[in-house]
Formats: sequence, structure tokens, C-alpha cells
Amino acid sequence: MTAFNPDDLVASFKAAGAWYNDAAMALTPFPNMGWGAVARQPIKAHTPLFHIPLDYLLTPWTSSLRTHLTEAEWESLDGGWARLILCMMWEESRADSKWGGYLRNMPREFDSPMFWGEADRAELKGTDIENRIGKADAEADYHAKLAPLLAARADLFPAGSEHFSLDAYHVQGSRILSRSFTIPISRAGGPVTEPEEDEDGDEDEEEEVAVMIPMADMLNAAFDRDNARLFADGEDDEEEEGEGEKHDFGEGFTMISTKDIGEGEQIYNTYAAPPNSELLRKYGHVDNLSLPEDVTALLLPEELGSWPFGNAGDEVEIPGTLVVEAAAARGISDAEARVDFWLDQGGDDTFGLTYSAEGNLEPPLVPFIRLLTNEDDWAKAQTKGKLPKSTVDAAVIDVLEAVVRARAAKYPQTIEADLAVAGGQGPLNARNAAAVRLGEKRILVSTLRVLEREKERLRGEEGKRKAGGKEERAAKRRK
Ligand SMILES: C[S@@+](CC[C@H](N)C(=O)[O-])C[C@H]1O[C@@H](n2cnc3c(N)ncnc32)[C@H](O)[C@@H]1O
Repeated sequence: MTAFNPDDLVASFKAAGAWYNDAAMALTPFPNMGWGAVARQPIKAHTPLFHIPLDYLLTPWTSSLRTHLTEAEWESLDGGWARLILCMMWEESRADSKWGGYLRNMPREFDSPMFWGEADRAELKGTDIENRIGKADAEADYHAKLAPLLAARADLFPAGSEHFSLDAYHVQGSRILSRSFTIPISRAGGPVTEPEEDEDGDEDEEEEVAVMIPMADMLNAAFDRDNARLFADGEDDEEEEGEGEKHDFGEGFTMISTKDIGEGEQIYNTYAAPPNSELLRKYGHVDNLSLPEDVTALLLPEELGSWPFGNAGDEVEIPGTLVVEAAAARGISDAEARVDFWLDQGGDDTFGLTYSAEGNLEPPLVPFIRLLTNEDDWAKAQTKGKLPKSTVDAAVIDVLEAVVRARAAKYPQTIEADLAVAGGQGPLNARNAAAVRLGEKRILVSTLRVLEREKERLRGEEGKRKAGGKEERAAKRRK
């Protein structure tokens, strides 16, 4: 296995006709992040850092593999990532590939749960990723889609070659998971189709596909730290106008600073701020940053412990089935019809809770619970086709409380235990799993407290209403 060689990567990048701003940036290792990009000098916002021409994106339509396959063989790979994976395998197997320098500098090992042993994976019990690791699905895809083609075309894919093994499939898949970009299919060299109109006359958005973009995938990311972003040429001209730095790159993608960056600072892209569960699943790392005050304000000292770190963008998912179960336990009728109505209206079947004092008591969760629990709302839904408003009442609180408690009961460990592991010095996988559990549980316990406050508020309002009623009756008696 060859080690990552930044000079080789940059040289092959330039040799492929891409542009790289040597004066502004360099590739360098960062503690616990692998390699990343650093500012070699102060960089103004809107400065182009590198540009990749369209023909250097690695996609099923730029790779030469397609020209060697029959139409039927090509079509047999349609759907999911099988096509892109095979193209990456193919390009990596060829000594003369345009992407040789790019692919030989890609990681082969990953910290994502896909590569964890049983014992480590058990640490994810109860979390949102417990059943989402996808290793079995990937294997099934390999056997169903790739294996027949590999066997039929031994002229292209030599039998027994390490490049086309199941292990190689997992490696390429994980590279896509942690490093790909999603772009419109026509920009990837794929078919240009006329946008179709749906029933409402809205134009369908163009299909988007995952592609590999050399160099753009060398940037790390962390919650709220992004200071650069990848722009399609012409996407945002204003952003591209660096001071005195006008470049006519032609068609492709340009990484551009979005903020002023100090010399020696890391240049971060954004991965769209996913919660730690998704970060771990896709990228093999979690964000353990100082939690901001609006988050720590929601937590008790024992939930922060001596480790007030985490991901402010964390989330915990509530499956719709859990909500229906809690509502059903309170004796609702027509549960199935209510859920069908919700789904027909485009409602989600899972609901995300976040760090938020009020945000978790808003749509879509509250209207969904009202649809299940409130007879007037259900009648209105049936007669007028209307979804309920987002008004919190005692039934909503009651169901939500049961749901949050049921969700929290899925983890075997306590918050105290998670704090000790996440903030400890133990093995990386165990620490990462504990950080995911901790973030999710912190959101759940803080949601329970928000519900307590809501109960108080409703009790107060009820008290006032009763007191108002008494006074009114007394006044009437006096008349
Ligand atoms: C798009 S690549 C970035 C380049 C990568 N660091 C490398 O050495 O090739 C994404 C990977 O970088 C690492 N990474 C990115 N941001 C990170 C962060 N905030 N903390 C830890 N690792 C990070 C993770 O391993 C992730 O899978």
C-alpha cells in the first residue's frame, strides 16, 4: 500500500488540466483528521483555490469503461452506485488511467462502522445508525449486479484481480460515501433530458448523481467552520469574483473561499452539517466541538459532565411507528387511515428531534400527533383534506412524552457511562459510538424538560381559565 503523497496528487491534478492555487493553499496533515488544506497566506473571501474541468470529474460518463461495454451490460449496472464503483475499479486497474494519480492517493482504510467488528458495532445499539450501516446491502449489490458482469467479461476484468473483489467494492463504496459530490447528471456527462412537468405544472428537477471530484475531496469539514465551497461555473458569479482574481476557467467546478481565511488556518468545506450519527456512518468521524451556549443552556450539569463537547447540529430520529404505537396505546381509532392520509399528503414517516427549546414542538411532529389524537382534526382532515395546525395540547404532550421515553429506552448505557467513554482515552470506535449515543440522549432528555415546561404552561392557562370562569359566575350571581 502506498502512503498518501500530496506532491504526486497535486502534480497529477495539474497534468490533467486542472488549476491549483499554489500561492494560497497547501495540503497538510491535521491531528485526527487525516490530510486537509491549509492557507499558506491570508486568503480573501471569493478567492478561487482550485478548478476542476468537467472532463476530469470521475463519473460513469467520463470513465472509458462505457466504451468497452455493450448497451445491455451498461444498463445492467443502472441504479445506485454500482456503475460508479465499477468505473472506479476499472480506472484503478489501468496503468494509463487519467485518474491514476488521484486514485492511488485515495484512502483504502476507513473508520466508518462498515468496517467495524461485531463488538464495536454493538456499541451503536439504540442509535439512529444501528440498522443503517448497509454492509449486507452492499454485498447483495455486488453479487447481483457486478459479479455476473465480471464473470462474463473476463477480458476486461481479470478473474481473481484484487481490483474487482468484494473488498475492493467496499473500499470504492466507502470512498464514494465519504468523498463524492452530488451534481446534475448532465454536468457529469450523462444524458441531457428535457425537464418534464408534473401534474401541477412544476418542472421536474434534473436527476442528480454522485461523482468523484479530485482535490475537492481533500477538504475536511466541521460544524459551522466552513470557509470554502465548491461552485459550478456560472452558479454564482458574485462569489467567484475574487478581488483582482478573475479567471476564465471554462466549464467545471471551482473551490472558492467564502470567508477571509487567516494564514495557517484550515480550509474547510461543508458536508451540510449532518448529525454525528450520519458523520460516523458516512465519514467515520464525529464532531466533538465545544457546545455553544444555546445548547448547553438546555442541559443539566450531569448531562454535560466534564465533557461539554459534541455536535450542535445533532439530531435523533423518531420513527413514525413509535408515535403511532404511543397514540394507539391511548385508544385512538382509524390509526391506519390517519397514517395513510398523512403519507398521502406528503408527510414524513420519521421525525427529527434537535437541540431546540421550542423547535421540537413544531411541524411536522405536532400536526402528525394531532391528526392521530384529535377527533376534530381528524374529521376536518377527512371532510376538508386539511392537515392539523401545530397547537400543542395535553394529548400532544402526553403522546410525545411517551414517544421520547420509548426512544430513550433503546440504549443499554446511561448518559454517565457515555460521558466517561466519549471523553476518555479508550479506542476510537468506542469513543465515536459513545459520542453518537450521548448526542442523541442529550436531545431526548432536553426534549423531556421542554415538555415539562409545556405541561406547566398548559396547567397555568387551565388555572387561569377556571379562575376566570369562577369570577364570571360570581359576577353573574352578584347581578
Ligand atoms: C472528504 S475527505 C477529506 C480528506 C481526508 N482528511 C483525507 O485525508 O483524505 C473526508 C474524510 O476526512 C476526515 N475528516 C473530515 N473532517 C473531519 C473532522 N472534522 N474530524 C475528523 N476527521 C475528519 C474523515 O476521515 C472523512 O471521512
